[in-house]
Amino acid sequence: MTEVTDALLYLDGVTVSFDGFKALNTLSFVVAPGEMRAVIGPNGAGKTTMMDVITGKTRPDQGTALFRGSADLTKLDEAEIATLGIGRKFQKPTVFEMHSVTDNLLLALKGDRAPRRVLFARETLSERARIDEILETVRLSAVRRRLAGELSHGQKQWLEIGMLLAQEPELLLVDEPVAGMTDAETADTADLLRRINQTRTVVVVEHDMTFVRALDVKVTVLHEGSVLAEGSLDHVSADPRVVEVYLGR
Ligand SMILES: Nc1ncnc2c1ncn2[C@@H]1O[C@H](COP(=O)(O)OP(=O)(O)OP(=O)(O)O)[C@@H](O)[C@H]1O
Repeated sequence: MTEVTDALLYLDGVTVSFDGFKALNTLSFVVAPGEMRAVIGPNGAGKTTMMDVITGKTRPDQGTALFRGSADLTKLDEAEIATLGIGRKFQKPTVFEMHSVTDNLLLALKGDRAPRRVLFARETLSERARIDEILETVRLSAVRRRLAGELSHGQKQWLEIGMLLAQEPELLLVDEPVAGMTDAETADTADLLRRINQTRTVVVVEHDMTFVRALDVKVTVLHEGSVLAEGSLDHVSADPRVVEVYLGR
């Protein structure tokens, strides 16, 4: 199929209704290859529903959703979309608490959720090199042998981001990564996403404005299932409609 857009992610006219209520209402959202985009908006604005459409969890009633200009996300299932190169990190970390940091990454590399089978086989040299690289990226090298259950909340979130990186996604969707983090962890997470963004495209949903400012990227404000404003954080913050529905609250 020929590419109809240069965008990595292209949503246009996407509508999702739940019993007549439009969680997304003719939403347009376009992300260029290599971009990092922050998505903000009040509770119920449709942020999660948008992520669900991108990952194939929710089917839109109407609209276009393309990845790399040709893959129709409305026709693929969640596993196919993950294989295409879209990875998602949910808000709550779901690491294997009883396994070490390294073993969690090994499990993610193998793409196998059966710890006994994977860990019995141990890792190959190339897997070990890749694990070292990911540990470096997510700054967990010093705690690599610790059980994941012993990590701080922030470290668990970084481990889970590392597990996502193991799958080599071209596009990472990250849902409220800094909720519950300390200020220092929040600043480190902004640095981490900026490092990741050097080689991958990132869409991050977050309510924490200090974090969004630290990312220093284009911001999309969702409201009632549509884009209310888009641009730099300073630009959208100066928009009276954004202040009224979100920032002023
Ligand atoms: N499965 C569902 N059935 C019915 N209504 C739903 C369903 N999923 C979402 N909604 C509604 O759709 C609207 C958008 O929800 P969504 O979770 O996408 O918003 P959000 O921007 O992610 O909010 P939050 O910041 O609270 O996570 C909400 O009013 C929600 O109640």
